[in-house]
Amino acid sequence: MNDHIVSTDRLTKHYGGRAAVDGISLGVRRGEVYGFLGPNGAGKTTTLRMLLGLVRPTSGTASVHGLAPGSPDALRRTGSLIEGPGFFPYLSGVDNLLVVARYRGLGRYDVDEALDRVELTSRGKDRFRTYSLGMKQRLGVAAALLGRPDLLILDEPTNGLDPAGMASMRRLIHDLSDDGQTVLLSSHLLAEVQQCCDRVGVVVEGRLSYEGTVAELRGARMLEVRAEPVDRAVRAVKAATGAALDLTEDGDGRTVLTGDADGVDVPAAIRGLVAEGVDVHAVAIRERSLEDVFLTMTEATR
Ligand SMILES: Nc1ncnc2c1ncn2[C@@H]1O[C@H](COP(=O)(O)OP(=O)(O)OP(=O)(O)O)[C@@H](O)[C@H]1O
Repeated sequence: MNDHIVSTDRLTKHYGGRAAVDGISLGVRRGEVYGFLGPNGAGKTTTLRMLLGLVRPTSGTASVHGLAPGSPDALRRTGSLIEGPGFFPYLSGVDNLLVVARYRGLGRYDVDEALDRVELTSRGKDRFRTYSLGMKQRLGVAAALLGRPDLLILDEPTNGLDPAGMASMRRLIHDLSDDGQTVLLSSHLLAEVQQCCDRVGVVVEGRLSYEGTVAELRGARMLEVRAEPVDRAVRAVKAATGAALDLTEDGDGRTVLTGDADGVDVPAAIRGLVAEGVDVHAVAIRERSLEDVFLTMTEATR
């Protein structure tokens, strides 16, 4: 057996004539935080719902813990938070969790442990309606953690949270991951996925357009040179390092020389420019932001 805790093979869901999820094959490895990234309406929630057996695929297959999604054994080993937690506003956090725990054959010990895990113990006796949005969301994660599932599936866990709430949720996910918890989370926020996740799957209009690490997704690093006159700068860099720079324009219409930074001896390039008497304004190595990559990907499908 491979080390995938979740895997799908050409998983597809049609609503009417339209494919909400279109042939997605992905794999979540044991112990990793996997970010399922895509714009609104891309098909993330529908995919997660299929993994929980809440929606039946039109075609393709999925397996969770090597089992059919929605089977009792798969569900017992999976905690989930999909589309916001449903709790009773006038019950305390503890009592709300006890309702869920009893339903799953668990007890007070499990509730206390889960509350502690999400750092809500001190507010456990307060009514749910008095919680901040971030606390409500953390209580949702606590409910998902009841019974210590191997896998957590979280749909947009930071949606609607303020920056402090988001940071606290990210810390929680980090802590869970440090304890070896496998987490599959969806998000439309690149920065979040970049900070939280070991690997990402990017879904655009129902299709998986990328799966791998954030670093791989960003791809090669770029060398940027701002120097004048540009033709002499290009020649000087070529002579000193062998690197061929292209003339591009920045957002303000200024000329920038750019090229692949890998393997380029940058100090040698700078020495070459200076020796040639070129005015050097800036030399930088730029990583493509995840945002650039994401925009390129989503634009490509339009
Ligand atoms: N029950 C349904 N009936 C009909 N269409 C649906 C249903 N559920 C989802 N869809 C459609 O499928 C597409 C994908 O929706 P989905 O909720 O999976 O996307 P998402 O990536 O989770 O987006 P969001 O971040 O907005 O929740 C959308 O066009 C949506 O309108």
